[in-house]
Amino acid sequence: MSHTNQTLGEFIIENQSSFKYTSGELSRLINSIRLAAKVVNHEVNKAGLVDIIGAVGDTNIQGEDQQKLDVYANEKFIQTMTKRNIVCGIASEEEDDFVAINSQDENNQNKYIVLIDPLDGSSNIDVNVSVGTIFSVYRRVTPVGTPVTIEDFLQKGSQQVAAGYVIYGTSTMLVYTTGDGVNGFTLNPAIGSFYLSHPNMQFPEDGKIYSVNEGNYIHFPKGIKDYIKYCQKEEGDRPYTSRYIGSLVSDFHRNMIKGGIYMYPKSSKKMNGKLRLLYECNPMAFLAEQANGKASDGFTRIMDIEPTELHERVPFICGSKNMVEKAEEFMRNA
Ligand SMILES: O=P(O)(O)OC[C@H]1O[C@](O)(COP(=O)(O)O)[C@@H](O)[C@@H]1O
Ligand SMILES: [Mg+2]
Ligand SMILES: [Mg+2]
Repeated sequence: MSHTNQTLGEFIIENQSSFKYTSGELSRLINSIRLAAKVVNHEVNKAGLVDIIGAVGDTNIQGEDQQKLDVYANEKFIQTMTKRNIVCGIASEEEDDFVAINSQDENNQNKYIVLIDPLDGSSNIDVNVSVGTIFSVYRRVTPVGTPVTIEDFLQKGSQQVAAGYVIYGTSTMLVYTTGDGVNGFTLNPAIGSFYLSHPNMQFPEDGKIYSVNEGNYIHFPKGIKDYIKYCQKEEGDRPYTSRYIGSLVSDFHRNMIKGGIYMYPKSSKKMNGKLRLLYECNPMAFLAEQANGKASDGFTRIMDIEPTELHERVPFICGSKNMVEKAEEFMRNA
């Protein structure tokens, strides 16, 4: 049966099966992310109609022009999680330092912290190409009721308790894991509910799509150049197809559905690549592994990397397991 003639009850299970192994507090946290996603989605969908696209004039700590939607999304996600009193700290791509949320209050028993890329794919905002939001959730390591410290945020990706993304594309989806597989929920804007449209999402072990900004090719390490040439060679099931949307969330989402590999390698211009470990690579790596995929920096599992600073960047290779392992083989043999 198509979705349209299913009774609503059969699909609106956003509050049920996805939380079967999730604590009440974590469920409330994900609920607040869902609410903020609906608010941001509303703005993304009319970005062309109101004065909300185009750079806000400031630059963030990354030195990148802050697009208005980046700032708007950042405010909405932080506001929603603060107002609903469910986290004790938030770090964001758009905030120089982490934001403590009443964590010094002895009565604040909240134990979760969130790291977020409020608007991923910023370069696509004013050209009407899909963008996303990425989030990563940990339990704090410092005692409840004391102020959060940087060590609450500098935890290995393997310590995440939840991670996910919102993709504002041809439809708006919330895709996340709490450590028990990956589920995808599609927003029905008519009633403002997310439907479980993609249960138990899995990366195909193989794929025929490679996703990398080949404009940087001459600056890539030899191993990456060799792997790209391997993808392009007429042999067996190759050449593969090159697809690069310029939004990590969109390229990742397509690869998880169709099979593929996404790479943002280091280069002579960007010695650690471009993507940030804490709120882009770790959450996407958690999702990838929960969906039978793989994520590394070419040598080390992303979720084993010990973070040293809030906005640190790492080279990132992620997607179908066999494709990532082939790229790692070229990196090792270079
Ligand atoms: O334009 P480039 O250098 O290829 O980078 C594109 C990549 O940069 C990003 O836009 C970085 O994310 P932000 O937009 O959140 O800064 C990724 O989403 C995307 O995959
Ligand atoms: Mg991003
Ligand atoms: Mg961003």
